[in-house]
Amino acid sequence: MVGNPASEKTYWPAKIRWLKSAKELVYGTLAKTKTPFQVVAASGPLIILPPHFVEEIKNDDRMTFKSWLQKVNVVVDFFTKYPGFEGFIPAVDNDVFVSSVRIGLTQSLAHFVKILADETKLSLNESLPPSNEWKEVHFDTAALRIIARLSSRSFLPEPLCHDEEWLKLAVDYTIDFFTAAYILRLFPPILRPLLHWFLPWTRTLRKDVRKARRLIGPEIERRKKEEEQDLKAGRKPKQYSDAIAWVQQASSKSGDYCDPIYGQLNYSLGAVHTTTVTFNNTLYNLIANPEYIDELRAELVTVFKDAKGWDKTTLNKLRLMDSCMKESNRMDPATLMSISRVANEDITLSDGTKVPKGASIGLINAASRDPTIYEDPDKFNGHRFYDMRQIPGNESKHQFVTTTGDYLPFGHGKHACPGRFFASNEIKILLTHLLLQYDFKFPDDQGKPEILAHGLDFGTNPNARLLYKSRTPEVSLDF
Ligand code: HEM
Repeated sequence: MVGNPASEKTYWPAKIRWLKSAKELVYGTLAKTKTPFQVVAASGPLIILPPHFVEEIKNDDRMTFKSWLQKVNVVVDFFTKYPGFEGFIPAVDNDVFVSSVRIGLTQSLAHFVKILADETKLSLNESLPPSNEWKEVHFDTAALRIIARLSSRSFLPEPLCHDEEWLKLAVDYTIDFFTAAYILRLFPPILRPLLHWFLPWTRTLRKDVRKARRLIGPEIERRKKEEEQDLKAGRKPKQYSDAIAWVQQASSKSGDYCDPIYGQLNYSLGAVHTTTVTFNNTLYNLIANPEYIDELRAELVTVFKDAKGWDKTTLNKLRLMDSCMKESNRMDPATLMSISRVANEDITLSDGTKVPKGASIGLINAASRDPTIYEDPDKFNGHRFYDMRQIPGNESKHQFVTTTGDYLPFGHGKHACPGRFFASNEIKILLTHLLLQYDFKFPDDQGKPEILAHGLDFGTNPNARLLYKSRTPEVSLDF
């Protein structure tokens, strides 16, 4: 066991150290050994696999992402059996969340491009109102609100997606969820079944779920009645394209009942913070490397001056932007543990390492900073993937959403993130508006905002500030 001296009688000191300095512990050990090792993570013992195991495990059904969620849920972390934590049920108790994203959201991507562009415009007017002088904004907080609006506009119908209470909940539920889980974990398991009723953090979480039901419940009821009336009248029931409908469709297809309210909360848990962290890192890396901003603006002018409207083809033409997004994601991913698994049986890895049934496994995203794979890996090179795609035969490779063993921010293999295509569109549409409509700089007394680490995951930093000023776009984005 690395980083857990025998003199420590419990895991607690190691768990606390993990939250603060997991990256140093894991990368420090990986620099010395190429073999698997065990650490104490926030959720207990974790077998760390070096990156070269990726091809061996990426499609291995003897270890799955769902089992990992289930284990962390049942044993220590997520407590979906307690009221308030139900937002993870569609991912943990069945496959409804995964299949609703794979089928419903993915099939609707083209439909949402124009909708996302319109919502971005409204959202920026609200969160970054026009200013001819440099104006300071707590950018991570503003970005969470913007991404929550964009996601909600796709996952919920109007006017519900603009409801102030819902938008706040779409951001807060994730924070409230992980804070409550973290606090509850500090107490011995025997006390938790009683304690969760009284702690202020779990009470807040229960309030969140009640609020979600109060806000979304009437729409679900209305659709149910509408469907009954349509069927009675011999009409084909109206089809909806949002997360309420995708969850209901996935639920009836698999036969696993899933409350669409929990589905909606699961969408917020999976989509809002991950996308915000990825988007913020991209913008901050561009501000830190301003030579790319002019080049990106030139690309936008070329693409949008001939564009007939907002569609998938237009977004696909933004190749330098795609490359800059991917470069940022390579250097600063939302998590350094790209592949999380639990062994469903005893497994012997190719190097002889024995992984007992029930053990947690994390494959580390270290290839992205490996100089034998990426030249000058600590330097932000916005052209890196653009240049790779210029090589004949590679035009459709090395895109932001393409996962490989050397590019793992979305995982790789069977359980690679199915929401990445949506996140990619969202980030491109947002960056397009931001780069054309605003100039940005870091405040002199802060510089590039610090990224906040929680173990191997990264979160938004409420103290992160940016200065922005309006500019006149070279090309219109109104279609
Ligand atoms: C930039 C934003 C995002 C990042 C960085 C990200 C990252 C990840 C990662 C690392 C995994 C785990 C892969 C594994 O352990 O093998 C994952 C899984 C998943 N993500 Fe995302 N994600 C993002 C956005 C989204 C969005 C917007 C959605 C849906 C609305 C989503 C839905 C999912 C689902 C359903 C899974 C589980 C896949 C499975 O079990 O097969 N993600 N994501």
